[in-house]
Amino acid sequence: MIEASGLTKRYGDKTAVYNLSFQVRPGTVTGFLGPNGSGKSTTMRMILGLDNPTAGRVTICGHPYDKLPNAPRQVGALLDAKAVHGGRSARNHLLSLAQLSGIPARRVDEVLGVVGLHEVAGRRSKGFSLGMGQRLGIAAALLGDPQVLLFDEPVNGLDPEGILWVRNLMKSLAAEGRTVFVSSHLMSEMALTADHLIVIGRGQLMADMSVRDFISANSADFARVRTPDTEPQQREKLSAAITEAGGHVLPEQDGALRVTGLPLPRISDIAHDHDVRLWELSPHQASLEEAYMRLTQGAVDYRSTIDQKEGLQQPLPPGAQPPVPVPGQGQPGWYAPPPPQQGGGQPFAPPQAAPAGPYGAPPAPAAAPAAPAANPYAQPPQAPPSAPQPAAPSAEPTKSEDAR
Ligand SMILES: Nc1ncnc2c1ncn2[C@@H]1O[C@H](COP(=O)(O)OP(=O)(O)OP(=O)(O)O)[C@@H](O)[C@H]1O
Repeated sequence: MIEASGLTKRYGDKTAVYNLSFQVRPGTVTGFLGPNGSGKSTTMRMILGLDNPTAGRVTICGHPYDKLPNAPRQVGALLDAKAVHGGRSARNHLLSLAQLSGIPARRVDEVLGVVGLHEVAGRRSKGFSLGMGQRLGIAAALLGDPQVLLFDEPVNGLDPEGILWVRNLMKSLAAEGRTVFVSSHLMSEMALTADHLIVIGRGQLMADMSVRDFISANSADFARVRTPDTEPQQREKLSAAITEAGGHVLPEQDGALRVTGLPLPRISDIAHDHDVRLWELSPHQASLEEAYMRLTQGAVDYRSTIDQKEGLQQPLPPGAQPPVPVPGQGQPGWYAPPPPQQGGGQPFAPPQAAPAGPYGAPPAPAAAPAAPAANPYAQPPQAPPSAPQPAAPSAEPTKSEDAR
């Protein structure tokens, strides 16, 4: 359990985090959302004892990080995947973290297997791709088999298969009863991964609730209603009747109607009363992205003011009209890629299924090390020095306050 109470951080005149109170509970994936510069990383650094709060406090299992017994065994974090010594191999990087924290060397090979890097364990990490670096950072976070895990943008740079793997990893870690706190700007991914959300804007708490409640609270549910395409007058008749009954009607691009303000049975009754046949009547909930945008639109510090695609557009030939929306195909696609080739092979055919690792690990090109025994750290080892640990699982916290 992570517990923040009145947490505040000022850097000179700048208040990065203000009076933040929340709990991150075990057994669930808690998403940490907020626009750029809203204070997510600052909050995570304070949780890990890398920045000192100006006011308030934050504890892990009841202790501030620097008072936590065996901190690297209890807390693992990925803050900045690039914070590694590029001249060291992946294995040596993890070995040095393990040694600092009194973690047995055999655990290094276990986590290399979990993240799918055992094949390249001997390679210097400076040659790693973005995704390999993320996997190495995740391996470091898992090293101490901790009960509390923090991940700052863990899917950054990962390919779709890697994103799926991280999603399953987070969920399985939470299912084991661990506390999983993860920040991301990818709303669609958060919607699939997180159970609970903490949303901040300009350093202050904006929402602390389940994903489902968050979407309901920040968006309007609606019904999609479609009448026969061949009888446009039916659509008009229904639209007028729904409006008269107090509903709000908006046309959808494919010819359907988007109705808010009336429950589905009422819409059905209205259609029946007016002799209108329906081809579709379905309930819809807005996406997490829509709900998030609606909540945070007033708390965004950095927003583009120009159309970033403007310079890419071909000038229209004299007399030509801009493209118009095509029903059912979204907005006109000035930059849409060509349609996939018909009848050809599958140039991007998915790879053959690979055996899953302990956490549904990514495909292992070679035999993975033997599966780890259940919780190799069930017996607490000898207590390490009581001085604040260098947060071995935090992937080398180079973003400390002093370093900035
Ligand atoms: N060491 C520092 N010195 C001065 N200002 C800082 C420092 N660290 C963070 N800030 C400021 O505090 C605010 C919050 O930054 P932070 O990195 O925590 O935001 P964030 O939500 O993680 O952003 P992003 O999503 O872009 O990573 C920003 O305005 C940032 O410029």
